[in-house]
Amino acid sequence: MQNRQEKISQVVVTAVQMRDIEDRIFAAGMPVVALMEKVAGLIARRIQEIPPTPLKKGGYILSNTPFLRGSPQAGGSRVGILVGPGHNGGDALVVARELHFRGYEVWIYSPFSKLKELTSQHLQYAQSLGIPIYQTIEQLPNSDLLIDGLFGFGLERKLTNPIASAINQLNELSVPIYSIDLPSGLHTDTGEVLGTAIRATHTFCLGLWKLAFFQDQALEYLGKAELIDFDIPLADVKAVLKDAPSIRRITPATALANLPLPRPSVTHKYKEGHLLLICGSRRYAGGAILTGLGARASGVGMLSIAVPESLKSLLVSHLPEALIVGCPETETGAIAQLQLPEKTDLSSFNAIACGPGLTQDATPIVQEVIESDRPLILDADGLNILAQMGAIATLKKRQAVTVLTPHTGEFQRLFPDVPDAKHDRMQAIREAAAQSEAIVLLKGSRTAIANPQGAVWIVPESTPALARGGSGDVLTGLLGGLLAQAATKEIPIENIVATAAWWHSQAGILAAQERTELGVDAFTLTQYLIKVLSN
Ligand SMILES: NC(=O)C1=CN([C@@H]2O[C@H](COP(=O)(O)OP(=O)(O)OC[C@H]3O[C@@H](n4cnc5c(N)ncnc54)[C@H](O)[C@@H]3O)[C@@H](O)[C@H]2O)[C@@H](O)CC1
Ligand SMILES: Nc1ncnc2c1ncn2[C@@H]1O[C@H](COP(=O)(O)OP(=O)(O)O)[C@@H](O)[C@H]1O
Ligand SMILES: [K+]
Repeated sequence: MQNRQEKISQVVVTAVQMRDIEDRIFAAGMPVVALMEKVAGLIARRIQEIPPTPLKKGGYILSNTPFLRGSPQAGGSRVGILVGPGHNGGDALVVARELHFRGYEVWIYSPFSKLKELTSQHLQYAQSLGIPIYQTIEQLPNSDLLIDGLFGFGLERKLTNPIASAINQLNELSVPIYSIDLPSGLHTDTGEVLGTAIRATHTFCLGLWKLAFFQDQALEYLGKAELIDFDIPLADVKAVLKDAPSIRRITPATALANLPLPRPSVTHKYKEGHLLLICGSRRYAGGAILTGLGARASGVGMLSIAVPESLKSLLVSHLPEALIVGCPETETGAIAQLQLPEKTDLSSFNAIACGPGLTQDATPIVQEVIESDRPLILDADGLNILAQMGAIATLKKRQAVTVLTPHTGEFQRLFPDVPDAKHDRMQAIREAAAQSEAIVLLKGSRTAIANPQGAVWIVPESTPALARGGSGDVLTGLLGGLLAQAATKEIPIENIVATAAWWHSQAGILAAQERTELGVDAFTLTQYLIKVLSN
């Protein structure tokens, strides 16, 4: 049985779903005012606990945030509270009051003339306590920290002046900003910047993770994100999400549960999966090695790698355990024909991963594997060739499962008629998966996976250290190896795909911790995969 915290940490909601969940809580009798006290009390406590973070711009440390930890000394931390018209502003005002009583030097920026009732009451009380309140940006005194309570998930339209220009000026101040619920100005679902948005150093996401936290376009604005769990009953979450296809964050517990561990004591290599990799060309030899090393880390029982004949000895030297199948090649050095060993055909394999480094000259090979009845992963040139064949019509004819692993450019070539993946990645992959009946993994800063039924997995953390040539090849091999091992087990394929993506990201994070973000070349990445599990 998963505990509550694990379940809550998997949930991802839209603004509408969050509103419906809150409405149920209020309808059941929880007073709005009590919930605001509870939520803001938790935020105020977290603000006091967070160790001072050095403020960075472009990787350079600009200043140290003075002590915010515990009670500030006299004349110590000055905190500016940015208050919007809705309950996000109400939360901020409760935080203002709490910090005031804890001895912080607090001031309030409240630029809106019309406030919601509860927010207005809190502002009135703050004023009675003698907390200075300013309406215009020009009046604001200096501060060591800003708390952003301008807008939460109630933001409905594009920000305009004067608030838009105020946000731009606040962003320029070189002061850390902690956002309540989400950085003001971001669309809660798409993560789109609505005019302009607060660039937070830290964001306290309230109650349940909102979709924006996993959209690439929002990442620069979120800073370090954390969930403030305010005890939303699981029954209310379930009641609201029941009919909607789920969007879930993949957590370590889920990912680890999907791995083929422990191995049964009585087994043999063919029971632990047989993967066929089809990759490489004279021009792109390294991609085949990296894909092979990714597959090696998966623990797959048997690994066969089909490459052009001229690459065979190179592959053998890097992957002595693998069966390297040298194939006849075209004049350009691409695989011309799949020449599998005697008594072997494509049905001998539990899974096939095809694409890295093939070049477009290997088109007949890609056609052949697509026509097979084997679980198939297509990546890189495999995807470019599929795009030319017409992805949706071609994939619909397949009997077995197909997993596509495009980056944004490949995605657009595959699915030119699906709405722009740059605008709303989750929606785009859902449509692509539904139309093609394939599992679609869209690579990016936050990789996301959709199945044809509309369920989505999100990899919640990663590192830009992975933005290097060849790291995608490693993922393809790793995923292929896990898929081959899963063939005999009853684990949904999308869970395997999400697990591979999580593992890949974690290896990047671990390698970057030890070697900096510059030290994670694709080969090094392969060496950290097993360390993720053994740590
Ligand atoms: N009330 C409570 O007890 C709780 C409050 N929470 C907080 O409440 C927030 C949601 O509160 P609200 O629904 O009041 O919404 P917000 O506080 O996010 O903002 C909505 C207000 O802004 C106005 N507005 C929207 N777009 C605008 C624009 N472009 N320019 C100017 N004004 C604009 C709306 O008319 C409305 O008055 C959450 O994000 C969270 O911070 C919850 O998280 C927890 C429970
Ligand atoms: N900014 C980033 N943050 C996290 N991961 C990233 C980032 N940029 C790229 N990646 C990851 O690196 C890999 C790159 O794969 P891909 O684009 O196929 O490159 P290649 O073909 O060179 O291997 C993907 O897994 C992607 O998710
Ligand atoms: K906010």
